[in-house]
Amino acid sequence: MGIDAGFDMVPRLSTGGVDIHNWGRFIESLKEHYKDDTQVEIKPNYINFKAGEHPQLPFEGHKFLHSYIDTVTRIAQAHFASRIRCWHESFDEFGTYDWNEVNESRKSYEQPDEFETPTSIAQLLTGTDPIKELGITPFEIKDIPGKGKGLVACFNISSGTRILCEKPLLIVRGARSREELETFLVAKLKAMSKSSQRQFLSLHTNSPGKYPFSGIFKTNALPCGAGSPIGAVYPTACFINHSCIPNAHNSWNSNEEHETIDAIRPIKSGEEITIPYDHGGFGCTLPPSLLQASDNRRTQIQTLDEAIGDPSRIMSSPYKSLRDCYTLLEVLEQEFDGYAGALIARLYYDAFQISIAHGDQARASMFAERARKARVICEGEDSPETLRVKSLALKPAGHRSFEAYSRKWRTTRDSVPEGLDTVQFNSWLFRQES
Ligand SMILES: C[S@@+](CC[C@H](N)C(=O)[O-])C[C@H]1O[C@@H](n2cnc3c(N)ncnc32)[C@H](O)[C@@H]1O
Repeated sequence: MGIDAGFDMVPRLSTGGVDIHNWGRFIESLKEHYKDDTQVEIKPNYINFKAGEHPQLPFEGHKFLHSYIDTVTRIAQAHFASRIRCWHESFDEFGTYDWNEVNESRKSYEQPDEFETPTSIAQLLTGTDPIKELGITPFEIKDIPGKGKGLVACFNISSGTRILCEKPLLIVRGARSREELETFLVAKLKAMSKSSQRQFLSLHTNSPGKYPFSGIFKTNALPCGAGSPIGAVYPTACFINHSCIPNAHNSWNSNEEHETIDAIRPIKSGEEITIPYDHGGFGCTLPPSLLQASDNRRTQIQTLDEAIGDPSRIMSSPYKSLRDCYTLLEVLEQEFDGYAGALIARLYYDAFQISIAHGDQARASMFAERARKARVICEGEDSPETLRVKSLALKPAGHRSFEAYSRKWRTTRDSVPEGLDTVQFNSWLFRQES
């Protein structure tokens, strides 16, 4: 056959909502990756690689058996983790499925299956929630040694998948003394349904005793927005434990008044789902050999973050501020293995602000677009912050700081250079040549 390597999907992809959603994201990543490559043809129902034996990838994932490209394998691994089984004939490894099956499945790529209309796939790809719509719960609540209960993935979850979306059982606004909080919660609980009361009372408390309800609240409340004094308690999200290297991101959607939990890196079946608590108080449980390097990086992240946020420096030394953004990007990638989630989105938004304050619409638009992509992974298309940065990518001059500090970097939005490779583009974007 002339083909000596590839990967298979084991178990095979199904026609279920989560597999459709995850395969769709994978196909979108490939389209983006190869958008300027004339050897890669986007056909109506599949991608054709005009190399070797013209391997193809169908848009309907359940038809997929094989592909033969290293890069595709790496991108697939980022989306499907342990479900990707690689093989290479020169190492005496062979595909899981026989060639008859492979050829049969390839024939089916041309004709889309009727029950998966392009609209339904498009809907799944634009941020609606297949897990919620199809009633699929990708986790179970289990006992976790040393942590009480926690959420554990029931199957492989790809990065960007919405794991959970929940309305609060109750919300508490503003700071209160312990006594005031207890009185407030007693009144709230009385007004709640029996099942909501039961859900609240079944949550863990670290401080039973004189103020039992505020003990439950303080143990479980998640802030409604980063650093917000408003806190809310949820029936399921409150079972998610903390990690300093989390695999999920929690976000309060103020438009919808619900909390979303999205995977920010591929999560393997059986792995615990974790989020970063704002004021966790939990140290990192890395082995000592890795902990020192991690602590150093976290100190560097904090120092860079403070320097980048300094408005007088953005005004007087914007080149330095942008250089710090680039350094921070590298340190974040290292510390979080390339999955820094919302921290990356925030960093790109900082770079947007630096650029737009000096009138550079071209770079500002690119930074806003990168911020949007990072937000989509952690909060979905529907989050207010995703929508805000999306509109800034389209119209950067609409930001309140447009030319607030100077016009010395003035560019138009359409003056983004073309034909640069990734390194050259980043060098242009972060003004490293200057
Ligand atoms: C919101 S609850 C999380 C669910 C909780 N484990 C349970 O059993 O209901 C927060 C509490 O879980 C425990 N917890 C969360 N993350 C932890 C971690 N990484 N290590 C140990 N305990 C943790 C702590 O007792 C914390 O106050």
